[in-house]
Amino acid sequence: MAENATPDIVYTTVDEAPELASASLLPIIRSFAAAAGVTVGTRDISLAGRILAAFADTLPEAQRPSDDLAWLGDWVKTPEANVIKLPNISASVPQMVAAIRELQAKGYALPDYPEAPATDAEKAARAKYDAIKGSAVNPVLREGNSDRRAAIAVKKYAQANPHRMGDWTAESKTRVATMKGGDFFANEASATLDHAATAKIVLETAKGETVLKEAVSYPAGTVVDATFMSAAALDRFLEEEIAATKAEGTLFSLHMKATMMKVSDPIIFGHAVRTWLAPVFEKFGETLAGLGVNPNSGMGDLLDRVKDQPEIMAAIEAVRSERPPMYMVNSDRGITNLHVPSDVIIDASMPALIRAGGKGWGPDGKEHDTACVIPDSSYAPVYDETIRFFKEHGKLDPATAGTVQNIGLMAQKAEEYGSHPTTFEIPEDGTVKMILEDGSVLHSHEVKAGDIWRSASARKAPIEDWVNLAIDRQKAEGCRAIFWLDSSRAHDAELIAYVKPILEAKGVADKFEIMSPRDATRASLETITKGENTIAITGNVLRDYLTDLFPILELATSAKMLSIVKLMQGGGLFETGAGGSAPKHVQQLVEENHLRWDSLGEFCALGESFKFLADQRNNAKARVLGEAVDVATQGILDHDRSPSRKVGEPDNRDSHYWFARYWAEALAAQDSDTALAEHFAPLAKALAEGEEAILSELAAAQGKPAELGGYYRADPEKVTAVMRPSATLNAIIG
Ligand SMILES: NC(=O)C1=CN([C@@H]2O[C@H](COP(=O)(O)OP(=O)(O)OC[C@H]3O[C@@H](n4cnc5c(N)ncnc54)[C@H](OP(=O)(O)O)[C@@H]3O)[C@@H](O)[C@H]2O)C=CC1
Ligand SMILES: O=C(O)CCC(=O)C(=O)O
Ligand SMILES: [Mg+2]
Repeated sequence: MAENATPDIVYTTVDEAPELASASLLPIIRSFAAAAGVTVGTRDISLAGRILAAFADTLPEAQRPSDDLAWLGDWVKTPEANVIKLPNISASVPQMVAAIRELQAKGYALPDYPEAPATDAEKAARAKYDAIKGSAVNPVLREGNSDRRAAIAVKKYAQANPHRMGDWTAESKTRVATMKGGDFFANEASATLDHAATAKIVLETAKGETVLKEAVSYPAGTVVDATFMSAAALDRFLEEEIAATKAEGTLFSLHMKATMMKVSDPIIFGHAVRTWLAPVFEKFGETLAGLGVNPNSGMGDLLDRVKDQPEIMAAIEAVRSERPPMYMVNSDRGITNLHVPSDVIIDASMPALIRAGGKGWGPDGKEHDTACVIPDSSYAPVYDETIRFFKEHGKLDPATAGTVQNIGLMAQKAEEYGSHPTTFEIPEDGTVKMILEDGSVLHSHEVKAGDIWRSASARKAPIEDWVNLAIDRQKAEGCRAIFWLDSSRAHDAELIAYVKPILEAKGVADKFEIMSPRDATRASLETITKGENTIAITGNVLRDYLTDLFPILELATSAKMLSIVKLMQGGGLFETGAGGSAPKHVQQLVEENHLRWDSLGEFCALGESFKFLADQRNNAKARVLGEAVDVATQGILDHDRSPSRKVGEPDNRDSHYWFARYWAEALAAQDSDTALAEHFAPLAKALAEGEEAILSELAAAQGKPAELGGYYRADPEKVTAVMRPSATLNAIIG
């Protein structure tokens, strides 16, 4: 919940593993920062916090939270903003339902999630929940473009301590399957507006005109796209790929992003569930509908609703014996690829599979070659080319590989990730038109019922800022720099028309290449295989995909990335890592009180945030803190103090002890601020002297189940007890 005064730095309250880590790390950060007069506040962007904020008006005073996301959304548009943003849940419907149930059980009178809203009250509740669904935080906070890279120390550490990677062979049957037509890529139209405009989106059918969206406003210079995915082409493709997978004897897997593409991709996911279970839907369609089955929510929800219907369960079993084996999210728990839409997130799932040498987990708990079905072909070539490259050359060697950094166009809901309010599942055959206020038709598509039509846009100021950021980064790095833009794709052609003149005007056109995603993938892999570095300058979706793909290949995880968002109004947003909230880590903590979450991303973000504060407010003490954080982070790497994956070995809490110690030692050792040095000298000494006691108290906590008092809204006292089990350390930190 929001504190009143605006702090110097906001550290976000989130969900799952990173939030558990915060219970241990944040007290250390606050205590150290306070010594330098720097305040670190919190704002709650957790799923539970956002749900409560949305229904604040209906909750009694004592339960009423502030709307912290709205507050942050305003703050990031000011030059004062300085936010350390940890990953939060981008909720699928099943996660949302679980969070609502937990909050209801905790005494919050929230309405149920209305699956099929009928009354006005249900429709209003559904609209509020839908606004929270999916990736609802990042687009609000990201008022700037993205700069993600491995800090030099992190990259050097990865080269000196290369992670294990599965072998790739030319014989691997793993492949990417993507649509050859009828998809978003094939149907895309794009135009740059030479004046500010307002567009109405309508569907014209035999019966007349339906307004899908009344008025969308665009400033001059906006690149406006429109496209659609043909439902018939999608279903045909899915059927063919299920059959092809069966013939090849590989695992069937679907990869998309239902969280960020929260309107279009759950529908695509639903098509896959329906196609997979086609015989069941044909025979029991009405019963399933009566039971409230919505394929978009996944097989897990479906199975839950039909578990007492033996006939349907038998039909599902019969289908399973006919189908190829499915790629599993968790084979121990029987969670398949099609269980929950949010479980398979392409940015994490494809790199993990590629890192494993093209292997996915099958229902038998063993690794197998896998058919990777990525319906839309806009970005599938990146994974296809990566797989082809490794089949030809063998796996990447992280000991010698260079690095791929990313500069991503992201600000102001750029591109597909901002398209949700203008995405529609078409109710009837007809023509979708985007009509400007002067009556001219900007884009027009013939569509059929069930097609998924969407419009995305990218504004001029963010595009120019992105190109300039790329110029700055290339100058700083002096390495190869490639704009991943396909001149044959409608949207990319409009962006190229922005990029080229800026590069020429600045006299740096010779420093940059422009290549299609497929060619850029190959060029980048060739570059890093030679031990050299390159910058991938991409749109928003590829920003997301590549900042997991390359870090996972180079460093084993994207959690260690530096992720800076230079806010366009002058503030700073420091994201921690490039990964998510690692639900599996919470499971492990609850079962055996071991948290394998690595806070290196938090350490990197913290150092940047303090140094930014120093520049922004001319605060010399903040600089001393920030530089000492960097020394501590280096210490964590040099001495191998990152968490282990195994119970009984040092975990997240141990790494925080070491971080505090190295940080205190660095502050005590520096000579630019003697008051700080004097303050931290006894603290460093106490931490060193307490080492044995602290480590044994931390070790003693592990090995038995941990009680958190909740999942989406854990009990803060219980979490503190679990995450701060060392009385000795707690006494020193205060
Ligand atoms: N910026 C944001 O807010 C983001 C949020 N998300 C959200 O996070 C949730 C989970 O997403 P998911 O796709 O499972 O991806 P995650 O990145 O959470 O997890 C994938 C795997 O990556 C590894 N991992 C990630 N972070 C760390 C870390 N700090 N330390 C050690 N290992 C790490 C873990 O591997 P292992 O299990 O092998 O230890 C983990 O299981 C979803 O709700 C998603 O929407 C996702 C991406 C970004
Ligand atoms: O907002 C989200 O759901 C995920 C964000 C993400 O994966 C990223 O930015 O890398
Ligand atoms: Mg991502």
